Amino acid sequence: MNEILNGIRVIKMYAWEGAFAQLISELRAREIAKVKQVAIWQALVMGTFWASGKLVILFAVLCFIFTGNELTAERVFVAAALYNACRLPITLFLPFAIQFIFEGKVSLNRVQKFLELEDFSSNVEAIENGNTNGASKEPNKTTADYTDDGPIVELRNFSAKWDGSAEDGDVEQGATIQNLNLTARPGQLIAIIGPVGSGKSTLLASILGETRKVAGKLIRRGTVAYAAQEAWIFSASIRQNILFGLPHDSNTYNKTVHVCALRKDFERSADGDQALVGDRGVALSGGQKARVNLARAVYRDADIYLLDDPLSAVDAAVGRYLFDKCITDHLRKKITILVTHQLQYLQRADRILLMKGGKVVAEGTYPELMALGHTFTDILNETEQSYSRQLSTDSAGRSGSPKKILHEMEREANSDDDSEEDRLLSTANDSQLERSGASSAAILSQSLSESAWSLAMGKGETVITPEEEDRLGGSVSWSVYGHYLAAMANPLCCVFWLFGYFILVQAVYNFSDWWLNLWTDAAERERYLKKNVSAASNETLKDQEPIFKNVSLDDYMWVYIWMVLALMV
Ligand SMILES: Nc1ncnc2c1ncn2[C@@H]1O[C@H](COP(=O)(O)OP(=O)(O)OP(=O)(O)O)[C@@H](O)[C@H]1O
Repeated sequence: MNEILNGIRVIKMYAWEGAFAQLISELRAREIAKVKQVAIWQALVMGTFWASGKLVILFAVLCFIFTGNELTAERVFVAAALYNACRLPITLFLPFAIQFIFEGKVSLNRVQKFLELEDFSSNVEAIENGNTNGASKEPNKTTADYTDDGPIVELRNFSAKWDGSAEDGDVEQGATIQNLNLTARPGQLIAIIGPVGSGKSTLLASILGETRKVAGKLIRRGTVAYAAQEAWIFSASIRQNILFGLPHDSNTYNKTVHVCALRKDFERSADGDQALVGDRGVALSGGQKARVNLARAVYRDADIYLLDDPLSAVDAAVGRYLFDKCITDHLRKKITILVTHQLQYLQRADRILLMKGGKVVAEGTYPELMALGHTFTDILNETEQSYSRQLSTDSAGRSGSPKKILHEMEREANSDDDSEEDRLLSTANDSQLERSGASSAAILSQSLSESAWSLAMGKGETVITPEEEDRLGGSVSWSVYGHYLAAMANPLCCVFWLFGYFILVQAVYNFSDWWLNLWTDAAERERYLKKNVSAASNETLKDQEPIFKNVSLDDYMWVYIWMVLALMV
């Protein structure tokens, strides 16, 4: 529902209503055509089912007569009873079975397609406990490469792409990241920066084994936790979103909540971390989603952390808290590879990779990069500008001037690093406004959405937990049927035709049985007359006068045929 509302908001914002209405009308017309087709086929199956009893008897009786046999009531009704017994399996179950077989086949094909997807993880030489997976097959591999037992991420002249097949040496043909070299060991914080689309996320995806290797080597040892750029949550409590299937360990959990600046939110909430989020729960702001997303990765206590721009969705004060408490303190012994657009944190990274067009254009510590002068500031400028263009509101609240960016970095370096969660979060709005002095509207809206959630949690008004959710019980009310009928083209006319049609079909159905009875009586009477035996000598016929005296056997047959055909229609 959230997605739908967000979509509507975007369409309205860009005034795309007309174009989208046309698009949806076309799609709807195509959908209705398909639904109509399915309805016709289903009507045919059901029509055949109801008329089949009569159709089979008609066919059998005709075959019986035209092969020179004589019709008797005994034969006709025994045959009818037998056909009725196998009518259900043949005319209803069999078509449904065929339908289900095809539906099952479609589902199986989808599963098959998924299972047959290429496994890219073989691109990564994941080394567990000193054993190498795939590394031994590498001719250039030296055992010295793997003697160290600690976690490591190492890229050597590594190139990768997202799609298409590629052989080694295919580097120039559209590899998304090209010729990357990187070694990261525990305790190192590697910052990756670069303009939008320069391949930062692709690099992280490659370390995860999600891309296709084109050339080079990627070695990874240790468990991996990944916080995706697009923060996501699923419909469950916040706690379940953070644990993500792992058992609850209160120490680790509390620490995670603290370093990810979620404690304050939980304290203000009536339901704490049990508040339901997702489709059926409370809607989280982008900042809260980002923190839950980060907490999910942090809780896993992995050796390698791949964090894709976790600080951009939160305001500056919270971002700084996350960087201090979580990334540089809590994860200080881990390998942390941080993609970021928050350039003020660069000087605290052990190594910085500047990417552009899928390549690393500069690499080193902060002082080393500063020494590059214009090259460094030019890329910072480009990064900032491309990022500002991408965002409709600049949540970081900085201008595009490289001078300002560097100035901001200086400020971060000189500011007090011992800020606590309470102070940071309670003064988030003020500090943000004071520091940036720009994009105040953007900051305000971000802060408002952040505090709206906290407020809602605090009052316990909009927090929906599974117990509180309302469910209507009982049967569907008459007014619903009323609305349904009213939605028809012409309700009165439709109802009249519908009921009239039901009555007519039932009348024809019963009349056909009665007519068959008359037909067999007439056939028997004629048989007796042909043999010059008085009809009166027959016990069944002696008291009966035929209802239709001048109707021949052929007439009986044709009336019956027309009735069965009418039933089919
Ligand atoms: N899942 C994917 N499948 C196919 N192509 C992708 C995928 N993700 C990214 N790309 C492509 O890879 C190129 C690099 O994108 P990437 O997301 O790595 O850049 P980025 O530097 O992380 O950008 P940003 O700063 O916006 O996060 C782009 O051309 C993009 O279209």
